[in-house]
Amino acid sequence: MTAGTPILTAAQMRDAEQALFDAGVDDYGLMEKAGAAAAEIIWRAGGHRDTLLLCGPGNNGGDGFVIARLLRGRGVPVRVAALGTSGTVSSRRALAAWDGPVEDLATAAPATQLVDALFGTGLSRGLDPAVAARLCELTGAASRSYAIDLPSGVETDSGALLSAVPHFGVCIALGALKPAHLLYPAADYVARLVCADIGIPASDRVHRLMPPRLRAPGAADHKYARGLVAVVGGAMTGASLLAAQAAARSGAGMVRRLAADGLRHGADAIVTQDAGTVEALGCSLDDGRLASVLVGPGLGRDAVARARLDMVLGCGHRLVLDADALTLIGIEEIPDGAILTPHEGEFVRLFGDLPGSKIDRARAAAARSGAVIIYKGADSVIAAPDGRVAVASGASHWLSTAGTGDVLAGLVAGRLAVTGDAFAAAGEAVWLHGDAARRAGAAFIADDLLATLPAAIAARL
Ligand SMILES: NC(=O)C1=CN([C@@H]2O[C@H](COP(=O)(O)OP(=O)(O)OC[C@H]3O[C@@H](n4cnc5c(N)ncnc54)[C@H](O)[C@@H]3O)[C@@H](O)[C@H]2O)[C@@H](O)CC1
Ligand SMILES: [K+]
Repeated sequence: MTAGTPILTAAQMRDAEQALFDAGVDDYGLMEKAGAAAAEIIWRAGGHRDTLLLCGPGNNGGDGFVIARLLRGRGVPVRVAALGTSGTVSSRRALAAWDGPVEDLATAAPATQLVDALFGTGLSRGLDPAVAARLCELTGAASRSYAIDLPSGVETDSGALLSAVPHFGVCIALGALKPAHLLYPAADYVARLVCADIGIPASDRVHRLMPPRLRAPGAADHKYARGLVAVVGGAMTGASLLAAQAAARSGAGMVRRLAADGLRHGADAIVTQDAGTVEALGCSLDDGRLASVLVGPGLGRDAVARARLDMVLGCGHRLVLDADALTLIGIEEIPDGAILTPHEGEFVRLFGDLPGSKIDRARAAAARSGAVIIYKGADSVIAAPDGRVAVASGASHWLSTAGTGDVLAGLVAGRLAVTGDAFAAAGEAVWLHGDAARRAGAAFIADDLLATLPAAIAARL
């Protein structure tokens, strides 16, 4: 999987900064660098628009004083309103270098541009209600708004809102993304996210999901070389049909639907095998050419479904477990190397109420189960047992409709058959699913994603 922008927690960010300082980087120099990067972004977008900087008592506020000074140096009419007394060495230095007046946050008048440098990664509790209300009021009154590093009031590591947070036009993340930039609810409060490079070394563990690079078939490829997928059917035909059709459009070479009902619907390219009995299912799975097997969509939850799941769990192929399979299975039964696609309810049922952020929970579940976890939602977190994590955020909210999970599961199985790499396949599938939804526009149904998938794939070749 292509590595995207790194995501660091508040503590990891402090460690990374400390490592730079230990290596001889100047503390205040880093603040100047961060402030300069943010000022450049604001200047390019806003030019000479009048600007109000809100500066807090810590280093986030210090960034704000640097930004104010640099914008004013370019002729921007800038005012500064401060909250509390600058308490860090660097922020005091940044304040001293600002040679304009400092207004009271409680009485400052609004401006066309609002820059929130109240709190960043050091926020430890919600803002005082009067301060949060002032932030919302001044941000709402501005036609352009910027959050420096983070919107003040969001919890860096979890994306929770600790107090009322206004909607910002742009958030300028400093040095690395933080979980709150991608996790909900915080992610909903920023329309556009940019990350300014200030020389923080990249971590190789947790990233934002990047657009994948896919490979087109070569001259020597044939349907089995490109990956044979089996989709196990069950009580509800539609779900396995959707999944099979998505797998067939994932780049895999061939898809078989191992149907419980013997009915042949869907694309003619999909082979329907009559696997209504557990024995027949076993025979169908007894094929060394199978590169992946998907079970769960439309499987059912009764004893028959359980028997079909048992047969799949014992088949020895690479597995994708979705939907009903996630309700039927226990953690100890999950085969190493499988891919699981739980939404919130399925995740909690399977792994319990794990502590920490969605990233922490996904990572713990992957380590515990030995499987790649796609913890689905408006923010989807993909975690591997070795600790790698990719976070996809900003998926179309129109995806919250019946059957889109079946399409995703089919895509995951398809990409797993193509690549044989569970973590990469999970990332590719989540990306393609999101892009297919973007292309489908508004009010689509899950079937419509099947039509937009080929274009989503073509865009990544
Ligand atoms: N260390 C550095 O030189 C750099 C720091 N950077 C900036 O520094 C920020 C982190 O700075 P800090 O660690 O100083 O933290 P913050 O500036 O986010 O704020 C911490 C201060 O606010 C207080 N506080 C926390 N929650 C509060 C609340 N609800 N109400 C009132 N006071 C509250 C804390 O006790 C502390 O004094 C980053 O987000 C980033 O903007 C960047 O400029 C990169 C360089
Ligand atoms: K801020």
